[in-house]
This record gives sequence, C-alpha cells and structure tokens, in this order.
Amino acid sequence: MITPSVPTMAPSTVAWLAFAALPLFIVGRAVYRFYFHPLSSIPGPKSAAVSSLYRAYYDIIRDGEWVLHLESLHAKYGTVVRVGPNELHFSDPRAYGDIYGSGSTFTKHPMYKCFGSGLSVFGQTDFHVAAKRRQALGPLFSRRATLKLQKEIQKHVDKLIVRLGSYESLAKPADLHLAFRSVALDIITSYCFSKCFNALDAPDFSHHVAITMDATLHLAWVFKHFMFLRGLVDRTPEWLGTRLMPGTKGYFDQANQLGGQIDEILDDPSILQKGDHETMYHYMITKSNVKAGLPPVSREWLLHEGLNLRFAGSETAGNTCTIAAFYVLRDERLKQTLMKELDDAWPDADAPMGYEDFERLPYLTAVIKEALRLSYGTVTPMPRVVGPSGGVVAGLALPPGTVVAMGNTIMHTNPEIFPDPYRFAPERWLAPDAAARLDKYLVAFSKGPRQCLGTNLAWCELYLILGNLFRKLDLTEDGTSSMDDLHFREYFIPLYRGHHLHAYVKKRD
Ligand code: HEM
Repeated sequence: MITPSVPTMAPSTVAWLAFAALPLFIVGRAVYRFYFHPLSSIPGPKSAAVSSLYRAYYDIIRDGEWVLHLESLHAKYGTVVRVGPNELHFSDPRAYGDIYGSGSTFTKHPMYKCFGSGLSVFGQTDFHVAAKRRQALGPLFSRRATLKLQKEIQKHVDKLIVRLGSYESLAKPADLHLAFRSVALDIITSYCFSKCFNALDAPDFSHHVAITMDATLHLAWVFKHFMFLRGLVDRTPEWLGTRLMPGTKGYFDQANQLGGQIDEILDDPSILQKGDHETMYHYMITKSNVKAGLPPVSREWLLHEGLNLRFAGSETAGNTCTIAAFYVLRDERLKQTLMKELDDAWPDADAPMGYEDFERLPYLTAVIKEALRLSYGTVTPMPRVVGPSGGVVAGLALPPGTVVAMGNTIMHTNPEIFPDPYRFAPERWLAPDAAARLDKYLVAFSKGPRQCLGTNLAWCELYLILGNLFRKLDLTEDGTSSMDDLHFREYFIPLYRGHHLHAYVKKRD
C-alpha cells in the first residue's frame, strides 16, 4: 500500500513562523486585555491593563516603590484601580473586610511562593490546607501559651536593657533599629525553636542575620515576577548561589543553622522532651499534626515553617518598636507622659511587671497602637484570588480568578478614619469611643482566616520591650534622624531607606 506523503516543514521554517507569530500574539493579547477583558471597564493606567511588567517596573527597577505609586493611582483613578491585567487594588475601607475578613474564602495568590517557604502556613495558598496547618501550630501562639512563656521573652528584654545600658559609659549613641531587630530575633528563635540566635551579643547589634535581611528580600521581588528563578536558586548549591547572588547568603546561613537543629530532632525526636519548653517542633512532630489530619512532617516542611516564623516574627516586631521609639523621642511631651505613666504604675523597677500589668496602661497601649498603625505590619498589599464562583468587593461583582488587594498603608492613612494620618498621635486611641470606632481599622495584623498567627506573642513582646525600655532607660535621640529616614522600600515589610534611629542612653532608677 502506498501511504500519501504528508508535507513536512523544515524546523527552521517552524521557528521563523513562531517568531513571526509572537508579535501578533502579544498585540492580540493586549487588544483583548484592554477592550474585551471582564475588568476592562475599571479605570487604571493603560500599560497596567495590558502587562504585569508595569508592576515589575515599580517592584524591581524602582526598588520597592509600588506602594508610593499606588497612592498616586488612587488619587487619579478613584477607589478601585486596575493595577494589572487581572488585578484590582481598592482604597475603600469596606473592601478590606470583603477581601480579608472572617467571611472571606479568597485564596492567597501564588506569588507567596517567592519567599521560598511555600510549605509553611504563611506560604499556603489553599484555604483548607492553611486552616489545618494553622490549627496544628496555633496553640503555640495562643494567649495562654504566650503568658506561660512570658519569662522566656522577659529574659531577652532584660538583656536588651543591659546591652543598651552599656552605651552610657561608651558615650556613643546606640543603633536602636538594629537593637530592636536583634531582640525580636532572639525572642522568636528561642520561643519557636528553643535555640536562640544570640543576636543581642553581636557588637553594636550588628548580627549578620539582622543585616543581610534587606539584601535577601530584594531578591524576593525578582522571584515574584520571574518565578522560575526561585526554583533555580532552590536547586543551586550554596557555594554557587552565594557567588552568583550574594544576597542569598543570609538565607543560606539561616537555613543551615535551622537545618542542623531539624536534623538532630528528626534523628532522635526524644530530645524534644529534654527542652526547657514547647517549641514549633512539639506541635508539628508530636502533637496536633496527626489530629489535624496533616501528612507526616518532612525536613523541608519544618525548614520552611521555621524560616518563615523567624522572618514573620522578627522584622515586623522590630519595625514597630523602631517607629514607637522614633516618634516618642522626637516629642518631649509625649515621652514624659509615657515615662510618668510607667513610673506611677511601676515605682520599683526591680519588682516584676508582666504583660497583663502593662496591658492595663492606657497611654502605653495607645503608643503601641499608634506605632502599629504607622509601621503598617506588611506594606505590600496582600494579594488574594477570587474563587470559582466569583465574589463581591466593596459592592463590585468580580469574575472568578480576579486578583484583589487593599494595602494596610492605604487603610492606616485614610484621613477620614485617622485625621492628620501621618501625625503620631497616641491620643486618638484614648477617646472614650476610640475602641469601638477605630480598633476595626487597625489592620497591622491583617484580619480573618489568614490574619497573623503570632498576634498574642507580638503584643506581649511589644508591651515588654517598650514598657521596660521607657521605664528603665532615658533615651535621647542623637540629632541625626529626620522624617526622611522613614521613607521605605516596600518588600512585603518596609525596609527603611534612611539612617537608622540612634540614641544616647542613660540608666534610670
Ligand atoms: C508586630 C508584629 C507583627 C505584625 C505587625 C504581623 C503582621 C502580620 C500580617 C499583616 C500577616 C498577614 C500576612 C499575609 O496575609 O500576607 C501576618 C501573618 C503571619 N504572621 Fe505575623 N505579624 C507580627 C508578628 C508575628 C509573630 C511574632 C509571629 C510568630 C512567629 C507571626 C507569625 C505569622 C504567621 C505564621 C503568619 C501567616 C498566617 C497565615 O498565612 O495564615 N507574626 N502577620
């Protein structure tokens, strides 16, 4: 039988055709996105509607300037802006509850994988898996567990005060920003792993993990837009990775330190019984994991969880303390009011004063709330994806798959909720109706099913650090800080561009 010959094309012809079709595809897709996409009626910049490179430009080339740019977009286009081909950003406060609130079933966007801890609670995009993992790890961060481990936290706060106190005789200012990051790092590592990083021991608080974080985070935005690079780095041997991208050194250092501990525990889980207190390992290996119906724990999963807890728990708390100290030290009246409240409530500074005692102090509480408001928690609007049956945000019906977000910065600087929003004013939290009126708009820990898992621990830490600091030390800003120092690059958390806050220190009785 004779088979009819099928005309074939030379590979070079196929390549040429594909090459010629590419511009057609790009133009065709741009026309679709601009004129026919379900979001085409939503206002926004034309280039954002046609390509996600618009956002990449602000993230990577402009070095974390997206949030700054968002403000101008809302000023120009209104309360809802199309900021990407399939993405909307909102500034209407009602949107926050719809996107993140307790009734929301929107999932986290896959971009969360860019941080390299995709197996952790934080990195879980699937709603149900995340809920199970939160259930397993949650008890470690309950209020009861935090109160029980308060002594552990206090130990590191005491060390912070001693280390800062030593600057009195050195007659030079202390770098408070690094000091706060260091104490937060020590608290979180000893709380979660029972193995402290001892960052407070580093000369001038210059622990390499606290310092290298900025470089590591910069890479996250490169990975976010070019996710294949994340996979490549994860498979690259450390010696090559750190040579090609020196910014990954901090990540590898932490992964090695934590990985060593994980290996020891996986080799012999019985060593967990010898520890001083319960850690994330107790909850993930031996306790609720099984009950929650989660798969057996792996080395990689423990590593991702550990790296994430370290990150989530240290930079955020450190930044909040920096913002509190920055504003308190610039305003003598505010500083004296805070110190007087602490002196009256705690006349003998050698007597114990715990978390629950500090919680009863209205001015300190107001200072912390105001510091949370102006440090924002996360500054990148946290992207969520509308589920298969569609959704409604601030009254707007949205098709399945739409990416939606509303940044904490936008909420916290809304002048109708917080008049004169860039002024640090603890008094706004002291009005009789403030709790009912304002608390719901303080979203530094986010809201709903994916809100911060470490909220109790964070509050405890903030009370103990700031309460002890302003009761036991008299700090005077060294005269080198200015408001410009608070300009930040937005890399999920704020990375402050300016000079670190420094202060001269005197001990108080
Ligand atoms: C002042 C301190 C803190 C602030 C302002 C803060 C803020 C936040 C915010 C805004 C989120 C939501 C992120 C998102 O959805 O993309 C979050 C999530 C999270 N935080 Fe915190 N956080 C703080 C401290 C802590 C501490 C001490 C821990 C404990 C180790 C912690 C653990 C977590 C975890 C595990 C998540 C992920 C929750 C999930 O995805 O379901 N955070 N945090």
